[in-house]
Amino acid sequence: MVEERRVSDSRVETVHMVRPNHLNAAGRLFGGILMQWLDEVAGLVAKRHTHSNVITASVDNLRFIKGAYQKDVVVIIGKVTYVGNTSMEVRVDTYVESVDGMRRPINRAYFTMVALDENDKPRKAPRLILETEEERAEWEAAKKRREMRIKRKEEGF
Ligand SMILES: CCCCCCCCCCCCCCCC(=O)SCCNC(=O)CCNC(=O)[C@H](O)C(C)(C)COP(=O)(O)OP(=O)(O)OC[C@H]1O[C@@H](n2cnc3c(N)ncnc32)[C@H](O)[C@@H]1OP(=O)(O)O
Repeated sequence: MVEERRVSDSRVETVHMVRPNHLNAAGRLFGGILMQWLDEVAGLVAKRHTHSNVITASVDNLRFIKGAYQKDVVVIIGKVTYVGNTSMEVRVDTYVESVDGMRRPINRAYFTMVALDENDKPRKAPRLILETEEERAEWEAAKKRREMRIKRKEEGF
């Protein structure tokens, strides 16, 4: 039987409070800390989708839209947008949530995660069931990003 899962089956949402040890010298959330949080979310999404170990192959379109500051509540949401053979694309969106519940986007990133077998070799990832128009649109956009990645890899970037 072909293994397949929905986008909603692996969706991950995490929350962090920005503390003094997360700040850079300019008093903003340090980009490296945020990237660690994003990688953990992307890893967990991919693990939930594949039910296997996973590895980060690449990160692209990592866009810092706005900064975050001490005491900000940072919400990170990750979901699978595309599945290839052994790899999958995970989109990770980051927001700062205010006391009234409004979420302001501060970052978006696309991770390519690879499913691994027990020998740490790439293994086939379960297919993705697309249920909404938004998921189908994401899939089409992700296909274009994948083509660009393959071209970049071939050209040695
Ligand atoms: C929430 C609370 C937190 C709590 C906590 C939770 C924990 C939640 C779990 C965390 C889980 C850990 C998640 C982080 C895990 C790391 O941080 S991993 C550390 C950093 N990453 C690495 O060390 C990876 C090193 N690279 C490699 O091992 C190899 O290059 C790879 C990625 C396995 C690929 O090997 P390869 O020989 O190129 O294999 P190949 O068959 O050619 O490619 C396999 C697939 O990768 C794709 N690919 C290969 N290279 C690239 C590239 N540069 N760009 C894009 N795609 C690529 C190929 O297109 C192919 O895709 P498919 O066509 O099969 O779909």
